[in-house]
Amino acid sequence: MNMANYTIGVDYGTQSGRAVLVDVATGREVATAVKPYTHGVMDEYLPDGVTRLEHDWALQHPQDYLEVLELTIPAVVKEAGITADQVVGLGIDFTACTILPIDEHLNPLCFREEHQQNPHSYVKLWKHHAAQDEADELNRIAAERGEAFLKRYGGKISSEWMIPKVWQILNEAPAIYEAADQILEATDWVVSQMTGHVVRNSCTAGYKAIWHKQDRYPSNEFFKALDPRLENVVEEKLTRDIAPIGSKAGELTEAFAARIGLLPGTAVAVANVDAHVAVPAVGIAEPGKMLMVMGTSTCHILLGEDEQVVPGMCGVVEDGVIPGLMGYEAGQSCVGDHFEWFTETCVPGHYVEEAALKGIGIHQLLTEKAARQRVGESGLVALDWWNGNRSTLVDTNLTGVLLGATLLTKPEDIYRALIEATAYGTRTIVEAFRNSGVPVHEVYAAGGIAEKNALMMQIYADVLNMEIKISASSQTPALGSAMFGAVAAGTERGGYATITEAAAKMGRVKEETYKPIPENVATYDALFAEYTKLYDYFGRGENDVMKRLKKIKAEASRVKEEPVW
Ligand SMILES: Nc1ncnc2c1ncn2[C@@H]1O[C@H](COP(=O)(O)OP(=O)(O)O)[C@@H](O)[C@H]1O
Ligand SMILES: O=C(CO)[C@H](O)[C@H](O)COP(=O)(O)O
Repeated sequence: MNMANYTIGVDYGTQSGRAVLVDVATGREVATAVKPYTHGVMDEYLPDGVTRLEHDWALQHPQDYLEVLELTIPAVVKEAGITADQVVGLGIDFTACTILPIDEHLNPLCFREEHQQNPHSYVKLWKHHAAQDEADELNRIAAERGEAFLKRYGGKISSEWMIPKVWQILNEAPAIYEAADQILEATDWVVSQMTGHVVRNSCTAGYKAIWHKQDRYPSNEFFKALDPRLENVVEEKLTRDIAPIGSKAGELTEAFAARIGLLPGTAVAVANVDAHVAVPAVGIAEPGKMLMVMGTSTCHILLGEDEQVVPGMCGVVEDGVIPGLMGYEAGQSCVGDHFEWFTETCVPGHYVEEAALKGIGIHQLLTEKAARQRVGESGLVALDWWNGNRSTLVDTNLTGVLLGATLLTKPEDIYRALIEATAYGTRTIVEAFRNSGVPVHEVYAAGGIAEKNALMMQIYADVLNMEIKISASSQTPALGSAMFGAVAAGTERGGYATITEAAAKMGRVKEETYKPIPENVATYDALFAEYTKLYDYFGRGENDVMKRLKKIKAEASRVKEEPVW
């Protein structure tokens, strides 16, 4: 009889949640299940189909997160043919900063009828960018006051993060702010549903909510300077009680265990973030190795020995990824999303027909056509800012650029130019780390794109002039979460004492790697120099044409009447 121990990890992505059931001893993935979110990403309407959302909004429905657990966990246990008592631990990770207001019974405000028409009662997804005004104001005030925390976040706090989003709720929906007993990360809320109490994790607190292991939160005077109503925001809506990742949040309650077919008392790990949790899953537990988690967006996670100031990075958090080390994060807020936009908006019908005839997807068709080109052949260079720039400019007002198009430009040329633009964006990030004294010796990739698009990975190897190792798992963050589940279970239940031990036993990469091709490297060096000129021209200094266009767009879309011709 199979009496091995198993652990389950659940990764909450932008469009779906995925569970993986893993053998604790070997890291072997035994079963996986995926559940796309019923409500998807709400960026135009609330679930009533009538209440319109403004530009730059991106919401989710928390009910979808519970459905993920209810459907995927029984599915993986069934597929694996094991019994519930063999599951010793459970861990989850989430896109972040993805936040929601809840009441004193841990119920999201959007579950309550009186708040259902109010967009601020729902989950604000990481890519909700409508708190940019609050972020700009926060950055201005913090710089004026010489707040020390700014340098740990590359000089700017992003509109994607906790405090700008909380402030937006207060500004636009004071009644929701008032009604909220807590405003917390979705990753912590889901754990609270499983264990019956809220435990806030140090990863989202550190990277997204301006919390620091030594300095803690910024002072109440700082929050008061933002807005007198925010003076006690930490005590009133957040908490000073932060639990380190790698520890146990609690155990499955009887009621929740029954909902997902596991046993009450199963260990639940302190929640984590999708990119950070993936690091031990590829076996990284030491400095100098950068992991790119490539999906809708890309997150770059790098371990370092000391705290350095890196302009435009997302953050550096002690113990933020692996206890005992500094975890650096940088990111690109639009990677797969560029390609999705392109395939849905710009690809002619005959390409779609060709893909259908060949029995392949549109991404694959475009990739095959783009792979036939020599480097530089299209004459195109793009700026990868279709969803703003996270690193190194930290500005969601920046927008995309495609330069060099002619009447002969083909869809695959643009598709390839967008891939290359994201690779240049990553090189800009790697150079920012190196120039700031944080070494990058090795590059690893995980996530949907690392798995699906070989051309893209080769382009990255050529642009970076570095070998790229690929995660052996197709569900790397979920595997990482499962590993944290095994650590929460502890050695007495057949798990591990530390995440470093779990990484050594359970994490791995594929044997095959992507190596740079010297002639491509040389041409890409020249193209990267052009990209950098455009990057600086549109992204730094006095040129704010993109911001002006966005303002004109926002004003035009506020007018309700039909256009007059
Ligand atoms: N073959 C492909 N090449 C490049 N991008 C792809 C390909 N297939 C899907 N994508 C993009 O990858 C993204 C989904 O990535 P994935 O890692 O699966 O999900 P998530 O970001 O939710 O974690 C989508 O934006 C999609 O457009
Ligand atoms: O900022 C993040 C992590 O710090 C987000 O979780 C991430 O950018 C969204 O992830 P994905 O592209 O996989 O949906």
